[in-house]
Amino acid sequence: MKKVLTIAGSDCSGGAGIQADLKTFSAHGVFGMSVIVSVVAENTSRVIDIQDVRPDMIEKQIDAVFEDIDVDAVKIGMLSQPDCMEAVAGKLKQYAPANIVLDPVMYAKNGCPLMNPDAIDTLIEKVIPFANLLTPNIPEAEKIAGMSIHNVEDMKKSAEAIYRMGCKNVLVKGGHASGSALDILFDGERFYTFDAQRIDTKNTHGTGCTYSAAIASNLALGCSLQEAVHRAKEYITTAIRHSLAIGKGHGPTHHFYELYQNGLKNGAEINNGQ
Ligand SMILES: Nc1ncnc2c1ncn2[C@@H]1O[C@H](COP(=O)(O)OP(=O)(O)OP(=O)(O)O)[C@@H](O)[C@H]1O
Ligand SMILES: Cc1ncc(COP(=O)(O)O)c(N)n1
Repeated sequence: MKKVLTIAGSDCSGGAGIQADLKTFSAHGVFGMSVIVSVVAENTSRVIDIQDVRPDMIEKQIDAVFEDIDVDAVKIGMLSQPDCMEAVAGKLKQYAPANIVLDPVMYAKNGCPLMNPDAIDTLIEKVIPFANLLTPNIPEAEKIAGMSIHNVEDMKKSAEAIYRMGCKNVLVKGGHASGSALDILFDGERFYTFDAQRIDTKNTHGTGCTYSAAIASNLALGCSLQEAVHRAKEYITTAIRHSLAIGKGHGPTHHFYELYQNGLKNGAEINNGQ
């Protein structure tokens, strides 16, 4: 069985973070493992508080996994402070795992900050160079690339700027744009588009977490990057189409095992382009 590790924050309400990642891993038939970087007291409406795990404890969790188990892919989510980032970056250097997907989480869907804004330089200098794929949404791409994004051309320019920071591939996600849900992948040479119908729902808590965890799962399963993103786009679109009206705010995506295993029968049509 393929083994995939998430290094991220814990969402006690189960829709995002480590919890969304582990549900996504199970739906893909891979063995999920987790390193908790922050404990977040949050729900579908608000973030109440964040307690960061001590950097040495983050390192020990990563050691515990890697000294014992071969890891086929790593998904990295919420890293709230520079010292957490440095702890994770040091261990990525030490263990050099394959297939690192980095989702640079900055804000929860309800607008609460999950990353200290002063940590962005550390993210760029210390963590981004390890990523095989970086998956910013539009506000995150704006912050990392230091530019405004108003259209698809701007999404492409931001992807090029972020690529120059040392990650091997960039996927700028269009969940925050209007029109169809269009994502753009840049591999340093070409752009590839992944386009799906926008679903009219407020229940999108954890979409970015789910998407990056699905990409990491598909990479672990041996897909090429383009195929991994294509399949993950089907997965996230289906998970949003069947998202759950749980809680009073933005409800979570649905990790419907049968839907996925049955070839996404009720699922998504993804248009790929270059
Ligand atoms: N309403 C929607 N309908 C269809 N697809 C969507 C919708 N909202 C987001 N997506 C898709 O979901 C994926 C996640 O993108 P999004 O931009 O929402 O990430 P994110 O903002 O990082 O998520 P999160 O808020 O969980 O961190 C992308 O493929 C995006 O195109
Ligand atoms: C621990 C954790 N990680 C990530 C997110 C982002 O997800 P969303 O923007 O969908 O709330 C979150 N809310 N909580």
